[in-house]
Amino acid sequence: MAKAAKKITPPDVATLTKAQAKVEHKRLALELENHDKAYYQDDAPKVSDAEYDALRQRFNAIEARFPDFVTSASPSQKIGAAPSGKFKKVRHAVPMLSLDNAFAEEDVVDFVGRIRRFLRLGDDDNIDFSAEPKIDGLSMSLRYEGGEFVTAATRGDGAEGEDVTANIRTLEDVPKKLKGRNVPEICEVRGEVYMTKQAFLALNERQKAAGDTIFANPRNSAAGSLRQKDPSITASRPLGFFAYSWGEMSAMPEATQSGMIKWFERCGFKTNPLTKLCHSVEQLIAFHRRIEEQRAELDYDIDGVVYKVDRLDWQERLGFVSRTPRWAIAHKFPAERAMTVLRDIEIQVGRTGSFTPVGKLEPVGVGGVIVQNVTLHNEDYINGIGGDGEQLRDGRDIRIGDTVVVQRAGDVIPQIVDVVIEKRPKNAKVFQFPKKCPCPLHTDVVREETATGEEGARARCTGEFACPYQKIEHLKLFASRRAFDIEGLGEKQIELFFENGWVKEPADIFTLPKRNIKIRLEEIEGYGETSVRNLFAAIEERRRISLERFIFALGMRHVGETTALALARGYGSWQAFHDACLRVAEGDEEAMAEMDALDQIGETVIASIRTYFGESHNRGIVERLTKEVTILDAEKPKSNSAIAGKTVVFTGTLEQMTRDEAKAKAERLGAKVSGSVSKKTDYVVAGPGAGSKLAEAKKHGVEVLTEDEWLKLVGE
Ligand SMILES: NC(=O)c1ccc[n+]([C@@H]2O[C@H](COP(=O)([O-])OP(=O)(O)OC[C@H]3O[C@@H](n4cnc5c(N)ncnc54)[C@H](O)[C@@H]3O)[C@@H](O)[C@H]2O)c1
Ligand SMILES: [Zn+2]
Repeated sequence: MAKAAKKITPPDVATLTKAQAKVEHKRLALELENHDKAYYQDDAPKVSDAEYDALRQRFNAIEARFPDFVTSASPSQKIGAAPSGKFKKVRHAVPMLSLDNAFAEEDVVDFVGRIRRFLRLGDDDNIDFSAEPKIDGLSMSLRYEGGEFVTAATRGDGAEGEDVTANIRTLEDVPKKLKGRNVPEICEVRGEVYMTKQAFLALNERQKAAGDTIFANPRNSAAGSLRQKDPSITASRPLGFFAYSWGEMSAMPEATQSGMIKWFERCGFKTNPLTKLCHSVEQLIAFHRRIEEQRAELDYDIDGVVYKVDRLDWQERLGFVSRTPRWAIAHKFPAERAMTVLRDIEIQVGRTGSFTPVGKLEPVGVGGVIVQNVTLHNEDYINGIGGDGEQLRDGRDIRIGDTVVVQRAGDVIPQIVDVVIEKRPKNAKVFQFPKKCPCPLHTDVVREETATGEEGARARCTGEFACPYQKIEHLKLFASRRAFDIEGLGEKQIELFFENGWVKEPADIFTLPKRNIKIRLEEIEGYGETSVRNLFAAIEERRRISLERFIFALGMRHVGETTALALARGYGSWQAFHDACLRVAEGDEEAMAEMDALDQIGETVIASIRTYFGESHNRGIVERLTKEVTILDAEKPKSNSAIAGKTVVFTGTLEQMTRDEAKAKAERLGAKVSGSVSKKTDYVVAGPGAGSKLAEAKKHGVEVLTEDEWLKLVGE
């Protein structure tokens, strides 16, 4: 029996040394960046929103303690993710922002307090708030010119979104022409595109039957349905739209948020019927409670409520703090839970041979989604002795027949958060963890080593590349959205192709069209000529692949997307990376030291790369594969503007734009904006009232620009 691994809780941010904080800050930044990409670009999150929010809160705490870690590239300064290459880009005339979060009631009190202080209001002055459900969909900006619908754009990174006009045209809730007389010449109506829970479940049923992607939640399915190249697919999926905000307006028809919402209705939009005007903090909190009670019965997903200062002149005065308005906050709901019975435990063998026990539940609805499977992490977790940082309270173990509490937080994989011991039946069965792999090789199961060389909690098959389970799992990963993203080659298809012996390794996918499989494929049920043609076209389309996706797709142990991205950025090209791997495999000290010097890369990854490339079988797989595909070099930051790559400091008062605008502009053009002057500063832009920073600039011989000179430099 393995010793119980200690539960790993990261040290309090307040106790970190600056050097430790720096390392963690970097790691979290990369991790968040990766999650953002999966969530916003691929509509396929890898962690729950609650887990994501926890990472972000820790990240923010580090930046709050060490403000000099904040750069323009930090996830804390960014919104969403850059538009994907799939659609034409649209630049937003008024940026689309995010919202600050409140989790506890105190946060709401603080929020109102901050507003009071900012506006210098007395305790008796009343602030009205528009309280609105926070629809868990995707935000959309609809542009009307002369009352006619002209463009629809997603939020993207806030500054630039994707042009989804053709897709949005298919939505019934989006008027093609605004109703009423005297509508302003330019109106940008903003709001949320969403899918009802019912439509989401029905869509997933259809997707499952067709062997297509299953969506994790209604938000992802709405985003996935909308961001289709073929608008007729969007048209076939029922999407709704609630209006609640606006962008560019050539004239303002109303002076309050609540007035604007009524105006949207008059124009022909749907607005959320639960929206309410509140006059005090108590009313806001009561609203939050009431909506939370109704949450499960609503036919669309919400993840909280939003409070907005009602008076627009006050909104204007309050303005923004980097990516969020000061006049609004999202008050989130805690994760959703439900109780059910654990019927059985099954073992899944993963791509690297590791065993994941999966709990089979009596199906239960959690927040509008039917949950049937939960991850049980590993043997120690099931036995209640922790390991890998996972353990139920009071060291509770999990037995077949137990009543368990399941949690889903916009979840991909739901979790058991508690076992109801009082309800444990007498005949509840202790699960016997297998000693042999269920694969035909029937190899012994060993415990994986941890980074420190100790015996870990996860078990794995020792069959390595000979274990068919591992081969098949690797192929699934290889073709998945996160890796090669081959449409029409889902898990079911991989299984079919593998069982027929048509695809035994990744390179075989690309030679499929060349071989005589087409005829045999068409004999299989569900494969018409068109679907074979589509599949082959999808395969062709993926012959060009980014370096980070390629590295990730190899499926090396400990090389997830974050690590793959770090490796791709570190080496730049496949050639350079591959050479390094071969040298590492030979034990070349210099190559290992070079790899070790990269951000995010440590011993565990290097050891894994060494094992992988040390195996001639794997080298063969890679060699055959690289003959079939073109691997693109890693992306470099854009560098076509005069200030790209330069470091700029703003000081004093700017007269033609706000500091935030100036900063945003500089960053869009690829410059880094810093808060302090050093030798590395390239320009100091000084307005009236500039003080010590100007002196610093002179001391270091940094070029000083006036606001006009600056505007000229950036081409305005
Ligand atoms: N699981 C993951 O991997 C992952 C990754 C990235 C983000 N996320 C989740 O996404 C969220 C952060 O994303 P975000 O920056 O878009 O912020 P947000 O979703 O918390 O808030 C901003 C958004 O709220 C929406 N909204 C809905 N109703 C609204 C209303 N009445 N008024 C105003 N806005 C309304 C808008 O679309 C707006 O863009 C977090 O909840 C996070 O958990 C998860
Ligand atoms: Zn096996």
